[in-house]
Amino acid sequence: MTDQGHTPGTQRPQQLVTDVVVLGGGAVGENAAGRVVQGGLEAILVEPSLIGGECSYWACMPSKALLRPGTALHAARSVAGSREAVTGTLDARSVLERRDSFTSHWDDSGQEDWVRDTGIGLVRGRGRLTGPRQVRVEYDDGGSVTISARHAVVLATGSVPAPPPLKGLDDIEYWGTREATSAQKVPPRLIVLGGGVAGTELSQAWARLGSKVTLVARHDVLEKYPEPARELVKAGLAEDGVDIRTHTGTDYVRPGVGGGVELGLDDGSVLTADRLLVATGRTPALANLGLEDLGLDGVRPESVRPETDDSGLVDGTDWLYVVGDAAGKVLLTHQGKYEARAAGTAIAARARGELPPSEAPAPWSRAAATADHAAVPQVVFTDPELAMVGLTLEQARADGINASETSLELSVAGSALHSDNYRGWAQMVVDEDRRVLVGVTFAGPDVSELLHSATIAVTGEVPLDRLWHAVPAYPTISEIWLRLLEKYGL
Ligand SMILES: Cc1cc2nc3c(=O)[nH]c(=O)nc-3n(C[C@H](O)[C@H](O)[C@H](O)COP(=O)(O)OP(=O)(O)OC[C@H]3O[C@@H](n4cnc5c(N)ncnc54)[C@H](O)[C@@H]3O)c2cc1C
Ligand SMILES: NC(=O)c1ccc[n+]([C@@H]2O[C@H](COP(=O)([O-])OP(=O)(O)OC[C@H]3O[C@@H](n4cnc5c(N)ncnc54)[C@H](O)[C@@H]3O)[C@@H](O)[C@H]2O)c1
Repeated sequence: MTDQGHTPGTQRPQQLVTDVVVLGGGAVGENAAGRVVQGGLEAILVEPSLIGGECSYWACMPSKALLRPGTALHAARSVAGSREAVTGTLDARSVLERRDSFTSHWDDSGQEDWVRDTGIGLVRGRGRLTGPRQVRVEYDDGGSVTISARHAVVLATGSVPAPPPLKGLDDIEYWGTREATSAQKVPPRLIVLGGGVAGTELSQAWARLGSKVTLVARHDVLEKYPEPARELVKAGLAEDGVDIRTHTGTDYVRPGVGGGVELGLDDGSVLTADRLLVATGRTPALANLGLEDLGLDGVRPESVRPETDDSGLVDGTDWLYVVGDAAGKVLLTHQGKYEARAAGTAIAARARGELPPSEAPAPWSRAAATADHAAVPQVVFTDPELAMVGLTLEQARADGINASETSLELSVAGSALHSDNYRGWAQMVVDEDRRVLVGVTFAGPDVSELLHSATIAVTGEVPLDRLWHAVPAYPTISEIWLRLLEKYGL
C-alpha cells in the first residue's frame, strides 16, 4: 500500500488499520518498519519529506562524500613515490558532483522502491498522535487520513537543529548543516560556529575545497574526546589552514558591510566571512506530535530524553516506542538503527505474547538496545580520523568503575608503511575489577576501520587475558593492540 497524496479523480481512504505505524521514514524509521514486517506484522511508514531522512541527504552521506576526496588526496601526498605523482589540487566541481550522486540528487525513488519491496505501507504526510494507538496524517494538500495501529506506534521523527541564543541570528541568513552539506558553491570565507563533530568535519571539508575557514568553539574542539586525540585532529585542521578559536564566546552576529556576515566575539573582536555555519547541536523532534495532549508521563516534549525501557517502549504505555535521534539517547545513524531493530523485535515478540509489555527485555537480548549504555562506537571522519567506542576514563570513573588507562603513540610497522610521518594515538580504558575493556580510542589516518575490533572487545567483554591471543597480522596498524596490551603489562 502506498499513499503518496491526492491523485485527481481517485478516492483516498479516510481510515487505515495496520499493526504498527512508524512516524518518520529516516534510516531509523525504515529499520523499525522493516524489522516489524520481518517479524510477521504489517507496518505503515509515514514520512512528509524524503524517505531516508537526514543521514542520506543532509548529514552522514553528503558530509562524508565531501570529506573523502580530500582524505584520498592527502593520503597520496603522504607517501614518497605517490606524492610525486600528485600535482594538482581538489577539483571542487567534481567533488560536489560526486557528493550529489551519493545523495541520489535528493531523489528518494530508490528508497521508496525498497519500502515497497519490503512490504511496508507508505503514507506521505506528517503524522500526529490523536489517541492511544491512533495517528492522523495530514497531506500537503490539506487532506488527511487516520491510521489505527493494532499493536504499536513508533516515533522515529529524528532531531532538529538547536541554534544558540545568539543576538542577531534570527535576522540573518545562515547555513545549518543541511545547507552546508548540500551547497553547490564553495564560499570564499566561512565561519563555523560549534566545535562538535559536525562543525569539525565540515570545517575541514570546506577548507579543503578552498574556503578560508574560521572554527569558533566555546570550549575546545571535540571536547568530549580524550585530549591527545583531539589535539591530533586540531593539528590536521590547522594544516589545512583552519583558524581554530577555542574557548571563544560569541556576542552577536549581523550582516556584513557589502554582504556576508560579521560575528562579534566576546573579547570585542569581529570575524567577517561570506557565510556562517551554525552547528551547535540538535534536539529530538518531538514537538507537534500530539504528545502533550496524551498526558503521558514517559514523554514530556520539553525534556530532551523520553523515559523508555531498552526496547524503546515509553514508560507507562504498552504501545508507544521512541527510537533514533527522537529518543535523544545517541544521535548516530548506526545506533538509531540498532534501537529500531530492538524495538521492531520487541513489538513483534509482544504481539506474539512472548514478551509482556510490563516486562523489560533481557539485557543483550535482540529486543534490548543494551549497547547504548556502554558500547557506542563513533567515528569523526576528519583527517586524521578519531574513532572511539565505550567510555572515556573520566566517564568510566564517574560511573563508579575502578578504571585504569593505557595509552601510547600509534607507531607500529603497519602505520609506518601506511604513510610517511604517520601520527596517531591509541588508548584503552580497563575495568580493573573485571579485567575487560570499557573504552577504546584511536586517532590517526584511517583508524576508523580499526574501530570494530574494539567494539567487539568492549561489547563482548573479552577478558584481557584472552584478548592477548587475538594476534594482529603483521604489518598492519592493528599491531597497536599488541603494543597496548604489552604496555598494560601482559
Ligand atoms: C552534518 C551531520 C553529519 C552526520 N554524520 C553522521 C555519520 O557520519 N554517522 C552517523 O552515524 N551519524 C551521523 N549523523 C547523525 C545522523 O544523521 C542521525 O543520527 C540520523 O540521521 C538519525 O536518523 P533518524 O531516522 O532518527 O532521524 P532523521 O534522519 O532525522 O529522520 C526523521 C524523519 O522523520 C520525519 N518526520 C519528522 N516529523 C514527522 C512527523 N510528524 N510525521 C512523520 N514523519 C516525520 C522527517 O521528515 C525525517 O525524514 C550526522 C548528523 C549531521 C547533522
Ligand atoms: N561522524 C559522525 O558520526 C557525526 C558527524 C556529525 C554529526 N554527528 C551527530 O550529529 C549530532 C549533531 O552534531 P553537532 O556537531 O551539531 O552536535 P554536538 O553536540 O556534537 O556539538 C555541538 C557543539 O556546539 C557547541 N555549542 C553549543 N552551543 C553553543 C553556543 N551557544 N556557542 C558556541 N558553541 C556552542 C557545543 O559545545 C558542542 O561542541 C551529534 O550528536 C553528532 O554525534 C555525527
